[in-house]
Amino acid sequence: MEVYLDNNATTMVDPIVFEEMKPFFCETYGNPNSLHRFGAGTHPKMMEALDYLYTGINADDEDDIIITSNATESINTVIKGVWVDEILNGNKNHIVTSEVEHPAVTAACRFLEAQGVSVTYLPVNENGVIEANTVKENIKDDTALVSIMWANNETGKLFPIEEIGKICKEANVLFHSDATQAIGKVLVDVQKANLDFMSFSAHKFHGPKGVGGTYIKKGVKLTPLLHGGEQMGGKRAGTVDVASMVGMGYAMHLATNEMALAYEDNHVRKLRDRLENAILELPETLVIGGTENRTPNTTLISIRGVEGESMLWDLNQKGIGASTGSACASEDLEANPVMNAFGSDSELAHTGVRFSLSRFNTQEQIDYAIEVIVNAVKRLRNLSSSYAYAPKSHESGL
Ligand SMILES: Cc1ncc(COP(=O)(O)O)c(CNc2co[nH]c2=O)c1O
Repeated sequence: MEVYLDNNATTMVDPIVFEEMKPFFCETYGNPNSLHRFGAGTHPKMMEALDYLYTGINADDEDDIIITSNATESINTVIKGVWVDEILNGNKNHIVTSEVEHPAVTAACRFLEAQGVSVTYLPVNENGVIEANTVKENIKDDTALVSIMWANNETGKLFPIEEIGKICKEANVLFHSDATQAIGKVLVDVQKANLDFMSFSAHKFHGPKGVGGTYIKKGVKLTPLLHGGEQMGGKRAGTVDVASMVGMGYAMHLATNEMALAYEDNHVRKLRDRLENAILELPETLVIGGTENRTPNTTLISIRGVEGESMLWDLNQKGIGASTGSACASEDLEANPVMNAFGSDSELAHTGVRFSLSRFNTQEQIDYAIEVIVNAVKRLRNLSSSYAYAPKSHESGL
């Protein structure tokens, strides 16, 4: 049996989404900027896709959503655009973000630091969350941007975006959230969150890889990252990948409607809890960041005495796909920065395994995964020279 439990890395394209995309390869294949019928034929479904995107994040009709290639491009567009507008051509020189952002945020910020910008990387609290007051305490007169993720990709922890949005509005500071791991898992409302910018990626909610979006609140200036043709009103040059844009719009429609979010919060959460609770019955295991206030599909579990990479190999041999953290960093065996951010000791930081589920997982799959995981832990702990578990009288030894 094959069981895919790495949906925070990427998801399967929903077959319904794939059907919506197909016509735009060999039938309605014109360039949307061409004036003839072959180009104009793409417009109805592109407009429908935009409608789905606006509805999915509750954007106002006058706001902008530009189509990008992924969340990384969207994030760079915001951070570097604000750098140009508010720092190079303004009187600001400070950005507030967090230690546990995705590398797309932290690497873009480190690039700006190399250009002389001051960046504050806020630590998470003992529950793995950035506190709104900590953001407030670190906003200065020359703060150009606050950028805090909506949900953490490793732990699933949800951050107080609406509170932070109020703080930024009162302080008149631009606010961006990387919502890549939130869309399709929890309700994302850009207006309630007082966001000026938001980034997202279709392949995290059963859309195609290679397409994402940047939300820009009406009236907020943002210098483009890419210059060239007049696509997206000059806000993102380059011919739009029509099939992917249509796919992202439909995936947003399927993932963010009321029934879909209820399914995530019930069915997917129940499967995640079933898997998590079975692993927590093993001695010396713990959920990094705790079990409260998380996306319903994610668990990051430390299994003492079991190297995360060794566990992944065992699981892969049995048809199960999981991860120790972001795929973009998987090759790097350095301790997981998120684990480190929680102040976990170095051994703990190397023993995290992330399981991230989706609406396509079944109870049969989860029960199979539990059996494989428990057996893998027994095998690996027995092999470990450094792990010696002395069971208390009421515990069965492993
Ligand atoms: C919070 C967050 N932001 C941005 C990105 C980048 O998205 P992309 O540009 O579409 O690649 C990711 C991808 N996160 C992961 C990729 O693999 N495992 C992960 O956790 C993410 O989780």
